[in-house]
Parts: sequence; C-alpha cells; structure tokens
Amino acid sequence: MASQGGVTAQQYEESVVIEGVKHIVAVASGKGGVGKSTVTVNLALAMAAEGYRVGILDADIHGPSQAQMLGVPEGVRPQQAGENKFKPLESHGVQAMSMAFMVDTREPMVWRGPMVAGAFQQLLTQTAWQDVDVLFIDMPPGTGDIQLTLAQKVPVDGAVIVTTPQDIALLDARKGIEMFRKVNVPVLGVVENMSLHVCSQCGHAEPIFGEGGGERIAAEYDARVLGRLPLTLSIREQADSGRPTVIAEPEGEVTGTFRDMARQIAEQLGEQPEGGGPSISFSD
Ligand SMILES: Nc1ncnc2c1ncn2[C@@H]1O[C@H](COP(=O)(O)OP(=O)(O)OP(=O)(O)O)[C@@H](O)[C@H]1O
Repeated sequence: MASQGGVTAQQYEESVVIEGVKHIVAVASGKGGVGKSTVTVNLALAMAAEGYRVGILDADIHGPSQAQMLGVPEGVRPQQAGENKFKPLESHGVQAMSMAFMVDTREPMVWRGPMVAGAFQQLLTQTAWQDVDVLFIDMPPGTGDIQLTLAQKVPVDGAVIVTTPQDIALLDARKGIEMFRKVNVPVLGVVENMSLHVCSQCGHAEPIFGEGGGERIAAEYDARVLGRLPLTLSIREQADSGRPTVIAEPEGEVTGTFRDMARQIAEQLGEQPEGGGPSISFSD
C-alpha cells in the first residue's frame, strides 16, 4: 500500500489509492532533455539492486522512452489481470508500465490535455503492481496537466528533481521544485546530470554545462544534492540499447553513484532492505 504521504487533507479526499505500491517517488525536471528518463531507469534499477521491489511508471504519454531504455521490444503488450487491470511488464527485475506498451509509438499522439491526463490516470489506477516497495514515476517535463493531476491526485511520497548545471535548466528546475512544494510533496533531492564531460578517447574531463548548479539550487531550497553524473558516451549508448549503465556496468563508478542515490532515497522514505536480495518484500 502507498503510504499516502505528501498531500493535504483536502487533496487526499480526492486522491487515488494505488494498490500494490508502498511508496511513490516522482522524478521530474522543469526542462526537457536533461536526462530525467535516463536517471529514472538507472535509479530504479539501482534501487532493485539494493534489495527493493521496484516499479517504473512512464508518465510521458506523448514521448514515452522507458520501453526502449528497458529493452522491451516494440509491440510487446501487457497481459490483462482480472476485469479491468493490466499486469506490468517485467524487465531487468523491475515492473514497468508505459503508454508505449499500449499504442504504436511510431504514430504521433495528437491528444488534448484532458485526454492525456485521463490516459495517465488510467495507467496509474489500472496497473496491477505486485508488492512494489518503491514506484518511480518518470514525469514528462514541465508543469502541465499531467504534473498537476499527479501532484493533486496521487499520494506522492517525494520528488527527485533532475537538472543540468547550466542556468536555463536550473531556472526550470526551480519551477518544478516549487510546484511540488505547493502541494506539500517533499523534495528528496536534486540530481545534477551531465555535470562533467569525460572524453571517451583521452579521459579529459570538462564541465561543459557549468559547475555547481545543482548545489546552488539545493542550498536555495534547503534540499540535498543526491549525486552528480558525468556526460559520457556509455551512459547514452547503454540507455538507448535497453541495458542501462546499472545493468551494463554493475561495478562501475556511475552505478556506484546511482546506488548511493538509491540508498539516500530509501533512507528518506524510511525503508531498509531485509537481507539485501532483490526478491525481498515488505509488509506495513
Ligand atoms: N549523463 C549522460 N551522459 C550522456 N548522455 C546522456 C546522459 N543523460 C542523458 N543522456 C542522453 O540524453 C538524451 C536525453 O535523455 P533523456 O531522454 O533521459 O532526457 P529526458 O529529460 O527524460 O527527456 P524528455 O524531456 O524527452 O523526457 C538521451 O539520448 C540520453 O541517452
């Protein structure tokens, strides 16, 4: 069961209960293309490696990318569970649901706001999650319908904000943080992505998107920086090929950073893995 954290009493009355899920963490960014989906999938896989049962809900209705990042081939559809639910698909040991599992992603989706919000709510309420400890929601960028529906109706326990270090991304990240604050969803931390470019040829490291941005924004909002990730060819290639870095390089430095971030999130959610195996389940 979700712990129903974060929403006000009034919102709670209208909020949906998501069965089979204990905690919900929204991964958001104000700006597109900062690596939110890449961070979500790796964070989720790192959390699973830490011994939790994990789910990913791809809330990007227009441009879902989790299917590709999880290596789920085009055309694979979820099975029905009971009258009106779908079983999430499983990949690399995590449960996942995405609009990409329901429609042909090669066709553009020309939907208006209320339809998008409706589709999102359906994904949320009609997925038969199996004893998930932490459900990560990969939010679409911005502060539109989906974000508002989520913030108002879903008992989100906390938000993770992904940003790159340069000013324009930070400006948008601020909007994201403020939106979650307004609806009393705690910000669990900021992930600074692409904070240093490491050349795959010579190993030279250069801060092409600036330095220290995540830290500034975290200090301003009294939040913590969960971690910093480099801009590397391998992070992109691995995510695009369906074997994200945490799977492709389980002993690598980047994986270490993701696992450290996962531990900090678990700690803030008040969770502890029992025994450390990936198939451990928790009871309230
Ligand atoms: N640290 C990184 N190093 C190298 N490439 C990265 C890194 N983070 C993300 N990318 C790449 O940048 C591109 C955009 O990343 P991603 O799709 O995760 O961003 P997003 O913020 O979720 O985008 P959108 O706004 O479309 O939802 C992808 O091709 C991804 O592989």
